[in-house]
Amino acid sequence: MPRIGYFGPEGTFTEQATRSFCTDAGPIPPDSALVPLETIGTALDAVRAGEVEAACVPVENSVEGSVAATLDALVSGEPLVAVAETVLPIRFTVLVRPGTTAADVRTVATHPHAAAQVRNWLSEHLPGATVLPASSTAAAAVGVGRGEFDAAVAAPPAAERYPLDVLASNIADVRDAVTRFLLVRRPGTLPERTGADRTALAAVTADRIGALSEVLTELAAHGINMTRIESRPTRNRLGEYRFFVDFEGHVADARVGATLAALRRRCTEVRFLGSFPRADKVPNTVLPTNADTDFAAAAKWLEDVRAGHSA
Ligand SMILES: O=C(O)C(=O)C[C@]1(C(=O)O)C=C[C@@H](O)C=C1
Repeated sequence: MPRIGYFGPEGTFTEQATRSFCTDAGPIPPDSALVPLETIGTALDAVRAGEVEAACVPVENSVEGSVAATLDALVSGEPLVAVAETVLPIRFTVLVRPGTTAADVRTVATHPHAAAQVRNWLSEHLPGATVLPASSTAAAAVGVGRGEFDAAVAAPPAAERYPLDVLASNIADVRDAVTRFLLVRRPGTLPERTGADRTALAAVTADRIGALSEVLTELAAHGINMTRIESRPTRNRLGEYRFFVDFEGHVADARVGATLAALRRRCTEVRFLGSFPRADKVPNTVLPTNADTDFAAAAKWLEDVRAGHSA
């Protein structure tokens, strides 16, 4: 039975995302054992150590942006690649110990990304409460049960996992907020191309004028649509950044392969973070002259020129 880790403890949105992968046609066999892990770092390190075959982690939210802990953990240590993604709508539930009223709430705990998504609701409905960080929304619920906090902003499933009462539900400052999650494992057989794929990479550019524009130019020159770019310090020196770039296509596509090879030449460091089907199934745009057939025809012509058969 495969073991699949996730950013826990039980009752997080990430657990919900992990379960959405557990289908007959999905990337996780339905009979998998799901293993909650306390932090994003420990979840990904468990994959590296072979304690779990894969792990699910949050990567970006439509309100608060990227989950920095995930980006940093993806590039620190042995390589890991994403093989699937899913996107969940995010609405929160406020959990309290039985008998607690809103007037009793002096402290509210939750994951920082969650706090950012309910900031207005909290200031309106729990104005006297201090908002405290927890490692995850479910960790906040565990803390409420232990008497460490008066309330937790949690995922709806947490209400069934922990002996707490629901003080409020269906909460979100931005009603259509979503979070994207990745299923990550050690490098191996790549997911099949679907024609609606995403590739992710992390690149450290050389410290020279125009270095980042060279990266963007390679993408544009190969007709590739970038869907996200984010910078994170490399932690080596002030001012040195690693760029996390997501774009349309699969590494098996000729245009994507040519781009990755060019970035490998131009950047001081490039880490492939996976090619996988887009959760929204939006087909990749392939501009004229950038299809695999175009690359094959050009390679054949070049081969003939080098062999003296053509010019
Ligand atoms: O704490 C959780 O429940 C998580 O799954 C983490 C997380 C996140 O990192 O964004 C996931 C979805 C929500 O945006 C809030 C928190």
